[in-house]
Amino acid sequence: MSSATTNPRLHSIRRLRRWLLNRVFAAAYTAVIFALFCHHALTLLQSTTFKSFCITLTIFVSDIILAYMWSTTQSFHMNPVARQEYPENLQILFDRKDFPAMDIFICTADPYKEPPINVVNTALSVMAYDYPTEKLSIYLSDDGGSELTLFAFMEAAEFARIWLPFCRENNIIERCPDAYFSSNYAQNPKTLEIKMKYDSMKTRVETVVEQGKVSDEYISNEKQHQVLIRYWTKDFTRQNHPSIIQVLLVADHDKDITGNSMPNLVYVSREKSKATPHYFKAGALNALLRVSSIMTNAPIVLTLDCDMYSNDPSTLRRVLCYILDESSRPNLGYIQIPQRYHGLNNVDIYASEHKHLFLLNPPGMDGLDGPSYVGTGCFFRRRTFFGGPSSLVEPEIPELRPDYIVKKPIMDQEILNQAHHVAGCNYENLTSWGSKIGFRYGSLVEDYYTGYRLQCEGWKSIFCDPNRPAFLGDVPVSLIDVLNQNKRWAIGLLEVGFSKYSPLTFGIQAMGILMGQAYAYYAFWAIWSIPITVYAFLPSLTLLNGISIFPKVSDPWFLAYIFLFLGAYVQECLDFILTKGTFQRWWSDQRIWLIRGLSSYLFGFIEYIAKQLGMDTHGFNVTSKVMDDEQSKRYDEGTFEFGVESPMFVPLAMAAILNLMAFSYGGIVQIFKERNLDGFFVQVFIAGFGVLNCLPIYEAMVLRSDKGRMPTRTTIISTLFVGGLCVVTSFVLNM
Ligand SMILES: O=c1ccn([C@@H]2O[C@H](COP(=O)(O)OP(=O)(O)O[C@H]3O[C@H](CO)[C@@H](O)[C@H](O)[C@H]3O)[C@@H](O)[C@H]2O)c(=O)[nH]1
Ligand SMILES: [Mn+2]
Repeated sequence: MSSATTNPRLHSIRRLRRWLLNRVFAAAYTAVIFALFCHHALTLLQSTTFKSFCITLTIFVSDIILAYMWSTTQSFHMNPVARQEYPENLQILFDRKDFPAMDIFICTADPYKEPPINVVNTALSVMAYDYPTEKLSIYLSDDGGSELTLFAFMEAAEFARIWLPFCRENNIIERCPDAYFSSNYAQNPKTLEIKMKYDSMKTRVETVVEQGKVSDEYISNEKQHQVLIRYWTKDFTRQNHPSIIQVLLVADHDKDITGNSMPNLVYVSREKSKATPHYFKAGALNALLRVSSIMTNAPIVLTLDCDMYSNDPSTLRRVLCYILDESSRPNLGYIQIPQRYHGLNNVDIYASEHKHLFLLNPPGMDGLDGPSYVGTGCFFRRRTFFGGPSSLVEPEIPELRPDYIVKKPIMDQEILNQAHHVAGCNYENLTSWGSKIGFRYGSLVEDYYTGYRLQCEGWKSIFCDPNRPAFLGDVPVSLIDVLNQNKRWAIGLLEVGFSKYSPLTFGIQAMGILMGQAYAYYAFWAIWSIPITVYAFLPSLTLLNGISIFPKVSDPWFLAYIFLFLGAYVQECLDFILTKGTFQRWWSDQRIWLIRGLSSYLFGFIEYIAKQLGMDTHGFNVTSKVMDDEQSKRYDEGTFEFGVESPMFVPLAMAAILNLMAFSYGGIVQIFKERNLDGFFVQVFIAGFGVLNCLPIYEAMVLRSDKGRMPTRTTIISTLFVGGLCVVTSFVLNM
């Protein structure tokens, strides 16, 4: 090969221009924060009554938390970078036969929350990657242990034989059948024939799911029949069943209708027993790591959630630009592609895009040691799971070593036996799986935790964000699903934040202050709930009682508040809009942050404490990917979905009612009667800002009559609570 300088490049990196401005701004902001803290401290010392002491202290503590959380976000602003890949240059430098093999893992856990036909669509989309098929193996992990899912995959294996050549011959971009047939596709006899076959498969799968079992008329051959009766016996439950491994397609053996090789397709449902912890998705992925080691042991592993279908057939070649170039990043452990979603409504009411998490923060981390792992769309080197770059942790059996070369065909009885063995629920007893090997246990956010631990071990990562989204997933369409998902994350993150591996201590030591802070930003998400709750209630309650708690407009400290508030909001807003965002979506994003502060983060915090005290809490509640028609219609219109009763709605409704009272009544009294806007401006402003954010809540409480409105009982309970709170505070404050 000629020298590196004359070779066409495979990728490039550049620093985003905003870095310098970010640093200057951070310095100014820090100075004002410290000034404000001095002011708070002085006020605290000078407070004349116990009451004013308590109020100042509460605000001081809230501001310390806000300031700390702000400081953690600075890691994302110091050195943001953008990368670009040039997959078109691959063929100049490499032969397709030099491409590495890839094992693709897809996880599913519940056929009723994650419809098998959608899982099948995801699988078909990745089986059809533009990549040497014989080098691809798709492993499906079914934690639901469902015959419905296995049946769907048996059907998919057959449909794939016509779908894959069809995509290849016609250069189709949308290789997820459902996405393709919902797009503006060319209607000709060939496509119509394929659509008919797809629809017939879809109907069969959906009918079987509706019936809840695979009845005989749907079983097309004796082999299927044997498999289904062998495993799904009377005693079979999803928490208690033997391991099931079904090889549905074999690369060297199965051919598509044009005679080309098919990728391997393997269905795996690991053994489950009520007596053994299964560690949710992390456990499922570890089982897949082992089963795939035994069967194919590809050096590259892609993890995918079942709803994340491939939206671009060239993605594997894109990541090869980094994988095949050793110089791209020394000790490269994984390449993370952001989660993107289809079907978001225009203003993205629940901020499901998670722009900070998936799009804004990763470039910042990429300019340091690399982005965190977000659970799906991530390409790992298999070696990464076995100890740091310079110290291999030996697995129990040589076949699991990342460099082991599989010598037998995938269907060989010995291979199958061993695969069953490593998928056993007691296999991990007394091993390093989950602690030093594989995906890490101990947190409900196994993705964040695993990526974090791998980076602490010295692995680096790359953020790859192609213009055309590489994967597209489903978003929850009801507020309660959004909040529950965020609550699960908040709990899982706290589990890491307060563990012996806390980013604040262990993380900073292992990776330095900026990376440690970046991980701490996530770990302590839930503590946003403290300042948000304080600012949602305290200014309003005191305003109603005629107590001024912030500097007057004429006071120079007022300017400090203005600078801190506007500074943070304007910077956020600019970053958001400059990263392909809109003002409306930014508004939704900051609004949902406040909403989460009063619900997911608050309840996550409480549930975390309960869990530490040994109380039984929920495990990994899988987010539903099924849509009720009415609900999705309301979602598409941009209407908030309350509908169900949940304690999480109570603080939200309370804050809405209280801020409205304070803004209207308190505002009127102070401005027009007492003529004291000067002293109460900040409080009136905060209440007004609260009201503005709560508009959808008022609508849901009084104006709407559809099923998604706020349940009347929640409204009544919240009103009573607000009444009680007002009585108590007016008693305490006027003592
Ligand atoms: O016991 C379980 C629970 C879940 N899953 C799978 O895990 C994936 C993610 O679950 P989902 O309910 O969709 O969770 P989300 O909150 O949407 O997922 C985000 O957060 C998770 C961590 O909480 C990460 O694992 C995901 O990758 C990330 O997208 C799905 O494919 C599930 O089938 C399992 O395989 N086994
Ligand atoms: Mn999901």
